[in-house]
Amino acid sequence: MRIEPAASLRGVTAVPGDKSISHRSVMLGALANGVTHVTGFLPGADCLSTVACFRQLGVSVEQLSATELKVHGVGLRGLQEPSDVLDVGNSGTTMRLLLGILAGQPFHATLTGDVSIRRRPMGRVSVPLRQMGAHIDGREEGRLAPLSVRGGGLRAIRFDSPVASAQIKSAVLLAGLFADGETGVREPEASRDHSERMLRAFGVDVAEKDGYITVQGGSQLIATDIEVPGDISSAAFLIVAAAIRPGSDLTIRGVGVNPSRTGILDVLREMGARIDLQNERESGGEPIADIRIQGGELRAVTVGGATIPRLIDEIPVLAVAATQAVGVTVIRDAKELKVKESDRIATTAAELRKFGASVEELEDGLHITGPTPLSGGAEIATYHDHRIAMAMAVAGLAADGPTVIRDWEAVDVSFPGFGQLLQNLR
Ligand SMILES: O=C(O)C1=C[C@@H](OP(=O)(O)O)[C@@H](O)[C@H](O)C1
Ligand SMILES: C=C(OP(=O)(O)O)C(=O)O
Repeated sequence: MRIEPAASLRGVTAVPGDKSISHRSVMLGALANGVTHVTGFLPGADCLSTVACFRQLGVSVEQLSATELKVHGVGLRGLQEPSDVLDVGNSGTTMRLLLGILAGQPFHATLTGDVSIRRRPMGRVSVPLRQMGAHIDGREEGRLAPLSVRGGGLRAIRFDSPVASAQIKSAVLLAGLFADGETGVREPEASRDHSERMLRAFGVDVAEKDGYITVQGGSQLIATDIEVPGDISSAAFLIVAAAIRPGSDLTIRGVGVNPSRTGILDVLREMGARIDLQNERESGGEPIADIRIQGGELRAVTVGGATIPRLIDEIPVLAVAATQAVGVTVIRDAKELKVKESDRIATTAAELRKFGASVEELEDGLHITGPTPLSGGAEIATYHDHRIAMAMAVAGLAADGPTVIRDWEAVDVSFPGFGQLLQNLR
C-alpha cells in the first residue's frame, strides 16, 4: 500500500462494527435459546474465525449479508464435539473466550491459530479454567496453543486476575455459566465490559459483589437482537488522523462510546484535540454517538494506570499523535502491549523511527518527544499486525512524502476497506 500525504481529512463517514461486540454476538447467540439477529456485524477476518469455529461446533449461522447474521442458538447444552481442529486465525478474543465456553463442554476440542496466536500467552486462561475443573493441555504445559480441552463438570471459583483483561474475565465468566454455583472475577483495573452488558441483554443476571463480577451457573440465555455499533478502536485511526491535520473536520457516525473504551477520546482531549459527541443514544445496553473531530495543535500528556485498559488497542495510533504534540508524551503501565498481535511497544517504536520520530521504548510503554516533522519515503513493516499497519498509515498522512506499507492485507482483521475510506476522506 502506498500512502500519500494529506493536508486534511473532511467529511461524514462511518466505521465497521465493533470487533469485541461482534465476537460476543455470535458466541452468546450460539449459547442462547432462540434465534439472535445481528446487524452491523464486523465482517473482519477475526470475527469470521469466530463464525467458522461455532459452525464446527454445530451452530447454524446464517449470513444474510456481510454485516447481518442470524445465529440459531443451541442452548447451554447443545454444542457438539468438533470433528476437526478449530482455527482462530489471528484472533486472541476467539481463542480465549472460546476456551472458556469449551471448558464447560463434555467433549474434546483442539484450538490453534496463526504464528502470532501461537506465541501469545494462554496460561492466563488455562490456569483459572483448570481450577474450575477443565482438562487443558498444550505446548509448554498449556501456556501456548495449540491447546486441547476436555471440559464439563465445572465448579464455580472466585478468580483474582493478575491482569486487567476482558478476555480473561470473559473466559472465566463464560465457563461460569456451566459451573455449579456462583463464579466471580476481580481484576486490578476495569477492562471493557461488553460481555457483562451483552449477557444482561440475553437475560443473565450479572452482578457485582465485593469487587467481583459474578454469574450463576446454569443461567439460561434468551435470544435477542444485537445492533453492533461502530468500532471506536477503528474510528481511532480516523480520529487521530483528523486531530493531527490542521483544517480537518470529520464526523464519524454511530460509534460505540462505552466508557470502558473511550480512553482515547479522554486523552486526545487532554492533548487539546477538539472532539464533540453528538446524537448520543443507547442500543442493546451499549452507548453510541456521532464523533466530530477538528484538527489543531496538540500538547504532550502522561498516560497510565486505569486509563490503559480503556485505550489499550489505540496506543500505536496514540503514539502517532504524540509525534505531533508539543513536549514529551509518556505512556506507561502498558506492558500488555508486548503480548498483542506483535510486541506493540517494539513495533510501534521501530516503525515510527523510520519516519524520523523521536521514540524511546520503556519496559511498559513509550516516551515520545514532539513535535517532529515526519519524513516521507519510509518503507513500513506491519509484522502482520492490523493496528500497526493502520497507525503507520496515519503517520504517512502527516509525512512530507509517500510511505509504502508492506503486508497491508493485515488490516482486514478488523477494518476491511480502511485504505479506500482514507482515500475518500482526503
Ligand atoms: O475482549 C476483547 O474483545 C478484547 C480485549 C482486549 O484484550 P485483553 O483482554 O487481552 O486485554 C483487546 O486488546 C482486544 O483487542 C479485544
Ligand atoms: C489485540 C487485539 O485483538 P485480539 O486479542 O482479539 O487478537 C486487537 O484487535 O488489537
